[in-house]
Amino acid sequence: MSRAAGEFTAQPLPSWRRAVLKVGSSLLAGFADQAPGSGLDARHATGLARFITDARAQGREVVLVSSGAVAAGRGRIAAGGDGLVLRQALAALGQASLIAFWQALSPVPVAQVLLTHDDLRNRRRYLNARESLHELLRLGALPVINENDTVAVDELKLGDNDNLAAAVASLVEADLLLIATDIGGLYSAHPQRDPGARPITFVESVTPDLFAAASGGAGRLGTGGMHTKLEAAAKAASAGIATALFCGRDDAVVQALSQGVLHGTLVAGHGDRLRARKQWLRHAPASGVLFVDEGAEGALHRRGASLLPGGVVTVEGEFRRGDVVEIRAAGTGQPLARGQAQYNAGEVRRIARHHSSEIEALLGFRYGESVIHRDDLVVLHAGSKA
Ligand SMILES: Nc1ncnc2c1ncn2[C@@H]1O[C@H](COP(=O)(O)OP(=O)(O)O)[C@@H](O)[C@H]1O
Ligand SMILES: N[C@@H](CCC(=O)OP(=O)(O)O)C(=O)O
Repeated sequence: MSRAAGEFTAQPLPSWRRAVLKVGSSLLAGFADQAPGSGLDARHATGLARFITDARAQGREVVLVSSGAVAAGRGRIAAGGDGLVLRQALAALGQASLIAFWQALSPVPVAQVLLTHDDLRNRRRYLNARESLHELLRLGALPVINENDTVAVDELKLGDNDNLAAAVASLVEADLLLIATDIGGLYSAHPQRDPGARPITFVESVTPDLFAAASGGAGRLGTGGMHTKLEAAAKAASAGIATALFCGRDDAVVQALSQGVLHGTLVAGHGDRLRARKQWLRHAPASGVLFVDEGAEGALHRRGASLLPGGVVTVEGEFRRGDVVEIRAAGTGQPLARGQAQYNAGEVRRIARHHSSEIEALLGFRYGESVIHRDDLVVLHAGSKA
């Protein structure tokens, strides 16, 4: 039995400036009337691509996380079965078609980004991915992300694109995670198996009984069903990001999103995104200490400025780019702030006391003008613990 998106009453979509939109295989392939072996089908993707274009026209940014490589691969080569290695091969066969598919629907250049769990766990690669994505957005491109299926197995794998989308939402500091799927939203039980299943329009926090309701498994093409969508929503929520689950097969639902109206399930974010990140910075273990002069101390405290190399007097410990470090006053040793270093300890030693314009000459490269960017920094006020 099919359940209509109309069961989900309209509610305002939280205001957003940057969103991650996740589109599942169920929206791109596997329709009953689709020609066998035809790969991807644009019937629903067209509306989703229009939503992205409308959002851009409204001055917003969208990062797309798209499944469908395996389905596209099946359209290119006749292969039965569903083993892991076969799926990896099919993903490799289909990935280029998947990108070409989105490019055909997008007025702006699309950029392929393939990620694994390992890339996001490794701080240096995490920062590199973050910077590349920010640069792509700045250039006006549409990043289209998928898991790098050919290399990702077991512990390397995020496992499903719902969880990948949540990780990407944190990575690019999105305000909203949009998950388009083939059903109206979250139901209190498996909607195709339990006629008594009720639509759930708002979730304040993701609880174990919600996971139990969503444990019924995925559709024919999908990987994780509602369970992984809830996992993703819970991860996004803990980073302060709200998640909207909606039916990407319903054109009216997709169009309403552009008007700021959601017919689907909204999972609230906990607190605000920036607060969640600053909270993390406050408590993450520090790998080193930067002692700074009074000029830098004043700039951090009065203006919430970035920490520039000129203000760094000495460096204690060994840390890598992306590690959390403590900032202390060189004179008194008092903890002033904590943040994620843009350069490793050896590099900071070399650029300390120098003007930002000299970084490139000193190191032969440059990640940015600051040692710690103000977005990656939390100032500790007198009396707060380091
Ligand atoms: N409680 C639930 N509410 C909504 N859908 C559920 C629930 N439990 C299981 N599902 C299944 O999850 C499917 C969506 O997940 P999935 O097939 O993985 O799609 P996608 O390809 O979009 O990721 C639905 O079509 C439905 O069959
Ligand atoms: N990386 C795989 C998709 C894995 C996945 O999570 O699929 P889905 O549940 O449809 O979002 C592919 O591109 O086919």
